[in-house]
Amino acid sequence: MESIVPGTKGFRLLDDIPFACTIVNIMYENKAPVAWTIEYADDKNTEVITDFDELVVEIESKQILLLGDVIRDIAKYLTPWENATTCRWINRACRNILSHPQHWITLNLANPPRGIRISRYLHYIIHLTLIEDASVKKVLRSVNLNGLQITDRDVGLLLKQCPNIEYLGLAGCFKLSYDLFPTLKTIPLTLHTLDLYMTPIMQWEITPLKNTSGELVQILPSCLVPLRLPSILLEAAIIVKDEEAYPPVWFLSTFVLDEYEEENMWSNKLTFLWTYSSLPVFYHESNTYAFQSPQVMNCWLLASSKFTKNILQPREPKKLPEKSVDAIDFQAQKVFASLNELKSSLEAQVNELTNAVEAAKIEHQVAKNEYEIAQQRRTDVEKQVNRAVLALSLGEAQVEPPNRSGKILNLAGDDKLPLLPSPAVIQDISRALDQQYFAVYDDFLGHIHAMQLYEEVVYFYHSDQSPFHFEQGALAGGKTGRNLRYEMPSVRGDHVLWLEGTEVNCPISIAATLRQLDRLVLERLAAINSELQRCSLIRHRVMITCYPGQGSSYVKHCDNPNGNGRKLTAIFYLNPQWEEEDGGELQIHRLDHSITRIPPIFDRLVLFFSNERVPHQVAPSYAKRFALTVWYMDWDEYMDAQVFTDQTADIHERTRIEKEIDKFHSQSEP
Ligand SMILES: O=C(O)CCC(=O)C(=O)O
Ligand SMILES: [Fe+2]
Repeated sequence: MESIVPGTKGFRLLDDIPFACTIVNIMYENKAPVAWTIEYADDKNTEVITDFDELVVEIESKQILLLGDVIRDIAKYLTPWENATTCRWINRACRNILSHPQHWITLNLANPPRGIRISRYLHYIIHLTLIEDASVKKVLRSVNLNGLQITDRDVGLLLKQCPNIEYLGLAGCFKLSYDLFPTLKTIPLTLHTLDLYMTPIMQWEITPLKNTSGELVQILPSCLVPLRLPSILLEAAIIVKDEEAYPPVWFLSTFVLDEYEEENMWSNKLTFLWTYSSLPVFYHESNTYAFQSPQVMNCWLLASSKFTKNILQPREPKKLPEKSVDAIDFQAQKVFASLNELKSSLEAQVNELTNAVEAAKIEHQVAKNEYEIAQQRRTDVEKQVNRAVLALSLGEAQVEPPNRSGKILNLAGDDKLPLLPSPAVIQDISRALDQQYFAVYDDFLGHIHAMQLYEEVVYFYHSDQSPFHFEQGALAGGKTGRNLRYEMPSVRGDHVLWLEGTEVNCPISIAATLRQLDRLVLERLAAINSELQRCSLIRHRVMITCYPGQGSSYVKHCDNPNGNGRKLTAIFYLNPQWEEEDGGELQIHRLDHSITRIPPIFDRLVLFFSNERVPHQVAPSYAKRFALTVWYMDWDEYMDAQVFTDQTADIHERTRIEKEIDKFHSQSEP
């Protein structure tokens, strides 16, 4: 205040209106000024002022400071130390502004008295008029509000009103919340650094906060410092400023002090720490933070002065190394790349396996086809083998069908045989077969031949000396004739004798009759009948039957219900004294449901197709009824029936036959 001497120009603020004045006199008491006499410029009135703070002085450079107001208003909120230092800073800063207008002001404010609304306090300071039209808010670049009961709203307000703040220190401002960061994002910031040492912001993102220049705001976090500590726990957060790293590498060092430890021991530790950190350190005690000891206080002062020195120096806006972000990206990219690689390799594996599956499918199909072809070939070969075996057993010289149907053989002895029917009659027979599936031809052998045969047959039947013996006619036998056979006289009442015709003791009349039948059927009929023409016919051995009378019969049936190979049935009757009351007629069931009754009269030949087109039965016979039955087989069908009746088919057939037996039983029971 030495510069304030009589003659100094000044202003007096009355209701915030400055009135220009000049100091005309100063009264001293013990060398301290106690009263000023001033003269107003406009009305030349004089006034004695005893309150130094009311004085507005004009300093050499003609800039005006309201120092008294500043000191008075701020000082009451300051700690003694802050009072001392802060006022000095302001003072110094203001002077700097005067001489170097590009310089900026730092405010370091802390620990206002209780009950003071912080917003009013801030408001006052930042609107403090320093020079004509330059307010604090325009030159305020760095603010320390350490320890103030400041809220997010206050911070927001401050930053909004002071658009040039580059450094904001909020160490120990416990009312701040995690809302601070969303708030900051809504404000245009010039901030370079937000200092949050020891400020318990519980949640915040490391999401970069950018200022209006697009630079990342460096946040010096302390939110991770646990604050709820036992009373003797002392904490320090150490930031090691690594210019290369972002976010700043920082370390938290927590050490618990033994309650009985010498006080200066831990203060030594702190001093040690602070040389690296320049941090304020607070001692936790029932939720208030204060300096604990002179040593700590000294440390604080030391740290503060370092700190202050740092922040008072204008700094180049820090370019945050993007390298670290790159590093994170790089990591992420590495992970992505490895995942992509994995994906590709898995895809490749899937493709490989898919191809393998496809290839296997094709191979499977090829193998299946080959298997089927092989099976077919096996079946064909089997067929050949079986045919050969069968042909052998039948006395056939070859496996192929005996292609002799329709071929006139003119065998030795044929000339001794009876005359065959005329071609016209044979035509009639063929036509009858075509139209009604059966034909009747009488006087087939002629009386003499037929009688010879009859006598032989009767002899066989009655004589004990006969080399051949009749047996009960059997039923079924299935497609092959080898399956389940059974005898049931109520169903089939005849006695039968099977002969090849070539047996040593076989009478000539039988062989002759067979030859005569073959000449008719195989050589003549098969030559002109279109249905027979299509087959390779062979004759089966002969079946001589005798229905013994007493109502013996054969129920309605078909000779070839199942493709057993029988094509044409030929029955030659040998009953010379047949009377109507003897019954025993062959009854053919026609498709129109009518029944043709054919008495079994002597020398009568009946021909009919053996399959389901001609169901027939033998009516009860009351006299002995002899007949000779021959089946002409369709070679192919017969072979197939013999060769290709497999086991399963046999079992089915057997079941069917068993059912048939049951049915016959129920039919024949009275
Ligand atoms: O002798 C008959 O008239 C017919 C016999 C018969 O149908 C047969 O044995 O299958
Ligand atoms: Fe029959």
